[in-house]
Amino acid sequence: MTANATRVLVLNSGSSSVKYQLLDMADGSRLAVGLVERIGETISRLAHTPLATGGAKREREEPFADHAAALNAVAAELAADGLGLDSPELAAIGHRVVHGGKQFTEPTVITDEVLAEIERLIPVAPLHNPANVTGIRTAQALRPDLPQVAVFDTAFHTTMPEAAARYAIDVETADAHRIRRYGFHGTSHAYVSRETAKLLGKDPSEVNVIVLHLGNGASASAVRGGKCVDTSMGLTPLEGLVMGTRSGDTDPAVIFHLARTAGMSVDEIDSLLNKKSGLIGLCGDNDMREIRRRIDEGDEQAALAFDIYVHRLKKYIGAYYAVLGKVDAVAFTAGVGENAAPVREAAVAGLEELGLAVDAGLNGIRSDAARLISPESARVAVAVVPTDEELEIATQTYALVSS
Ligand SMILES: Nc1ncnc2c1ncn2[C@@H]1O[C@H](COP(=O)(O)OP(=O)(O)O)[C@@H](O)[C@H]1O
Ligand SMILES: CC(=O)OP(=O)(O)O
Ligand SMILES: [Mg+2]
Repeated sequence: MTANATRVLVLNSGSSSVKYQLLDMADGSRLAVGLVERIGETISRLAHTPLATGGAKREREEPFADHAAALNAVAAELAADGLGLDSPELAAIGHRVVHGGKQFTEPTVITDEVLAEIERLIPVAPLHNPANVTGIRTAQALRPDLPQVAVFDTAFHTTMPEAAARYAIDVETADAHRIRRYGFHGTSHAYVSRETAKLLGKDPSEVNVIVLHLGNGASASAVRGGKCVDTSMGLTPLEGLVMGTRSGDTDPAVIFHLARTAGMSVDEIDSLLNKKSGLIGLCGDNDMREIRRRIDEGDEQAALAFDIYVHRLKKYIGAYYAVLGKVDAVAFTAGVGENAAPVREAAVAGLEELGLAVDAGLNGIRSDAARLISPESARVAVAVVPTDEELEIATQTYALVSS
């Protein structure tokens, strides 16, 4: 790596999307950001904004058959702005990898062995890890000489005690099939819990925080003194909170029941719980903006979906309050957490005895900054703390390659 190689390209490959950012770690500035959606569908959409040149957002629709095609198109967009992957200023490419099992506790330079291990974990992250692997292979083909770093969603959660990480199922079976709670969105939980401590003017080691990451996928975590002690997602990102299209917690017997009485196959049930449940299954919409709009028009189905979403969220706040014993802050983050004031208000309503409350005026203010929304007198701080998984991945990637 040359001394002036300070740029990091971050690739966040989801099941049908790629989010990317090119950052300059000399000053943390963003040179380009973009998103490819609906990969594999008849029409995919690419949106690219070259911030470095001050250029406008460019959008185009065309079919990208797979993540490799999408990433090659992203590379071409970057090259068109003079920000191509061939730049000597590029120090590394950082990849979000969703499942790192128990073994990956730190960001890791990707070797053939590391890539083989990520592939070995595909059965426990079937929606996410295949896309991550394709992203890595495509980036390697474009710049074989450059360090590629994997930053794992699971890493932050590897500090969980066994009591939280183990399911109460036969130990031999569980161990043989690596069945345990891994947890996801760890990069966000780590970043947001640290930023929350900063907002309180404290060191992360001094505070206990409940982080509520509410995006399309959603998860809660209990963080004691900067370390994760419990989280709501489990073996896969299906467990826990109600999500955009995922059910979150259900009685596992729902699966046997559907197999036996509805004659559904395992794959059909998998698809039902991962893609046709959660908010979209409850009311036909997975976007909280649309659900709020329908509620304002008196739509009862949307109102019930909202209530189920919030009820689950409140249960996890209570559960993690009990796990932590003492809570300094509850932090809302990601698309819903950062933007949906009614979700924050409803999730905390009635928890005054726990020292939790939301100030309606503060909660209603729209802002991109980390901020407190609890009344000054409240025992526990309630905060909105925007997440930045890409910045965190870039920071960890750059720290690793420049050390
Ligand atoms: N202004 C808003 N008000 C309410 N909800 C919003 C708003 N903006 C985004 N959201 C919610 O955030 C979700 C996307 O969150 P995000 O964290 O970007 O998701 P992901 O990274 O998992 O794709 C949307 O589906 C929508 O429900
Ligand atoms: C792990 C996970 O659920 O990720 P996402 O929210 O990006 O789907
Ligand atoms: Mg997300």
